[in-house]
Amino acid sequence: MNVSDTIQGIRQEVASLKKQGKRVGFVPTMGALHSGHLSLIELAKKHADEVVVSIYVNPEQFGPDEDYEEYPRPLDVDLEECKKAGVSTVFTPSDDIMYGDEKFLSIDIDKLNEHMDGGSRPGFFEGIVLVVNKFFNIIEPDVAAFGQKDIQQFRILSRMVEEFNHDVELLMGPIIRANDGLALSSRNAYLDDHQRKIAPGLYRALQYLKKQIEDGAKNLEMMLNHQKAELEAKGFEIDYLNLFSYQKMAPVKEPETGTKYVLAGAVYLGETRLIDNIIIEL
Ligand SMILES: Nc1ncnc2c1ncn2[C@@H]1O[C@H](COP(=O)(O)OP(=O)(O)OP(=O)(O)O)[C@@H](O)[C@H]1O
Ligand SMILES: CC(C)(CO)[C@@H](O)C(=O)[O-]
Ligand code: BAL
Repeated sequence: MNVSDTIQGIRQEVASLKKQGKRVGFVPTMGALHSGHLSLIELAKKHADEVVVSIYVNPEQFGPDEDYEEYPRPLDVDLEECKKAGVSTVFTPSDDIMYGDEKFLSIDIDKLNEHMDGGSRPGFFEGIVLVVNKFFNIIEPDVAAFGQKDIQQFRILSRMVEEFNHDVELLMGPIIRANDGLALSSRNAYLDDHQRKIAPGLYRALQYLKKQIEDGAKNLEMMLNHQKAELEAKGFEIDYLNLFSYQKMAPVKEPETGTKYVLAGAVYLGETRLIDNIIIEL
């Protein structure tokens, strides 16, 4: 397995794969790899001959009070996992390589960014669009895989690919969960024993709400408020818990049949922010 920390190095690696007629798949990550990441590598493998993984904790997508400094960076373990998973090349750039000294340009996002994580984390998706745009320009993958867990990220990046004319196909992998239903996340490592035990409560609330919505319950707002109160009573702090349209990533009051929705939540357990969602097609 090749590991490159320069733009020239990764470009050469990818050029040599392409010269051999290989289709290149790309999985961008922030490291601290878990089975969710590995499932995306497997997904990329199904659609490509060789897989490139990036491991980069992108400072541009963290707010000033967020966990950029504490974010786990077990690089040696991650490289071992990539090797075992049959990854061809890992890109591990430094901040200097990615951004240099001075940055003149930034990207604004007009739509899809107002609610959910876009509403709660100002600058978050601008930072993601910036770094993924750079990755796509550097690596020029044929396909790239992202997780449903970050569904708003997937929707915004799909628009980016369309509007910036990137010649890449985006794949969305399902959310990989622990046995008790908790969505795997690198940030789960921050949870203490008690928090970890109650953490699947978010997914349980989403599952309960999904059933109610699919059964045609009319009082969505009341049900959401009830679930929020139950989660709060257990020790969760709610950032949002709502039904959003898949198309607009905006809250919906009365779901209609024949439409795709995302039932999504973001909660805090102590300082740790957890997100999860379920896609609902009525
Ligand atoms: N449980 C999961 N199942 C499938 N894909 C996932 C899962 N968790 C994360 N991913 C995907 O892996 C890619 C890299 O995500 P990232 O490295 O930020 O991992 P993470 O576990 O989501 O970390 P964080 O705790 O920062 O949210 C993203 O496309 C993300 O959606
Ligand atoms: C896509 C990504 C690697 C960009 O930094 C990040 O947002 C993530 O891990 O989902
Ligand atoms: N997986 C999303 C990256 C972040 O929360 O910063």
